[in-house]
Amino acid sequence: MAVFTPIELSDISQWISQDFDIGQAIEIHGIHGGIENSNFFLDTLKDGKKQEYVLTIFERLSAEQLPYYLELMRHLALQGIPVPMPIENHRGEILFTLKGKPAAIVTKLPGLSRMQPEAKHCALVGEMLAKMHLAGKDFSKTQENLRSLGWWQKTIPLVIPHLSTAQKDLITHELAAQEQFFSSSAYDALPQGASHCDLFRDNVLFDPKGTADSSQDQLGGFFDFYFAGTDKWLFDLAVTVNDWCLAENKQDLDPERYEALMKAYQSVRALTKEEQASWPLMLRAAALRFWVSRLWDFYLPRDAQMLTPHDPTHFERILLSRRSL
Ligand SMILES: Nc1ncnc2c1ncn2[C@@H]1O[C@H](COP(=O)(O)OP(=O)(O)OP(=O)(O)O)[C@@H](O)[C@H]1O
Ligand SMILES: N[C@@H](CCO)C(=O)O
Repeated sequence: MAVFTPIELSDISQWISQDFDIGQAIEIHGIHGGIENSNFFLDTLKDGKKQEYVLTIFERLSAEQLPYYLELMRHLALQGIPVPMPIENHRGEILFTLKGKPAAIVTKLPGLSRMQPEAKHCALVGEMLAKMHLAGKDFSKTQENLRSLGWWQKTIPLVIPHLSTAQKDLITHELAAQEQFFSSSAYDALPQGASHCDLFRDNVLFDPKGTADSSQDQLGGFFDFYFAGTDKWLFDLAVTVNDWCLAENKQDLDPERYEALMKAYQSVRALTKEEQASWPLMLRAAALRFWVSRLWDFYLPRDAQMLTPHDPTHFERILLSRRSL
C-alpha cells in the first residue's frame, strides 16, 4: 500500500459534513495497491444509508494539472462511460486542499480487477476504450500526456547510470527510434484526443453481478485517470494491449486475447490506414513509457509508509518482444 500522506477520520469529518452533500464521514482507510497517490476508501452515512467514495491526495500532480483529469472524468461519466464521478462541494468545486496537498473525492466503482483476464474481459475493455475515445471528442480541455516523449528524454539520463551496457544500448536505441517516429508525418496523421494512457488490468473493475462465474462479468468501470492526457488514441490502445494481452511468458502477445481486444475496439472505431502502419512502433512506445517510469520509481524512489515498486525488467522484456515483431 502506498500512503504517503496519512489521513484520520478526525482530519476530515467536519469538512465532509460542512462542505458537501454526502452525509457524515463514518470510516476512512488507506487502500492497498497503487504507487502514485495516497488513496482512501471513505464511507459516509446519508439519510441512514451507507455511501462509498474514494478520497485521493495527489502526491506528484499540481493543482494546475489536476482540473484536466477531474473534468475529464466528469465529462466521461456524464456521457455514460463508467468512470468515477468527482464530487462537488457546496461551491461547485471538485479540487480541494488537504494537509497542504491537492485532493479530490470521487464515487467508488463496483467490482474487482481481473488480473488473469479472459478474451471476454479483453473484449469488454477494448469496446469501452473505443467508446471512451469517441466520448472524449467534445471534451474542451486539452493537456499533454506528462509521461510522453519529453519526459522520457528528461528521465532516461537519470536512470542510465543504473543500467547494464546492454540495457543502455537498448534504451538509447529505442529512444532514438521513437524521436524519429514522433517527428514523422505518419505520427502527425494519427487521430488524437483524451486518452487514459494507463489502462492496466489494475485500473479496470469488473462487476461479477453476484455470481462466482467470471464469464458473467460486466464492466464495472475504468479509474485512475491521473496519467491521462491529450494523446494519440493508438498509444492508449497500445498501452492497454501491452498489459491485457500478454501471453503466458509475460512478454509476447496472446493471439486469442489480442484479437478479442482489437476486434472489440474496432467494432466501435476502425483504425485508420495510418494507425495500422504505425502500430508496431506504437507498441514499442507504450513499452518504453513504462520501462522508463518503472526504472525511475525503482532507482529514484520516494518515501511512503509502504511502497513496493513495480518490476522494471517486465517492460524491458516486453520492449524486446515488440522490437522483434
Ligand atoms: N473510483 C474507484 N472505485 C473503486 N476502487 C477504486 C477507485 N479508485 C481507486 N480504487 C481502488 O484503489 C486502488 C488504488 O488506486 P489507484 O490504482 O488509483 O492508485 P494510484 O497509486 O493512484 O495509481 P497507480 O495504479 O498508478 O499506482 C485501486 O487498485 C482500486 O482498488
Ligand atoms: N501502471 C503503471 C503504474 C502507474 O500507474 C505500471 O504498472 O508501471
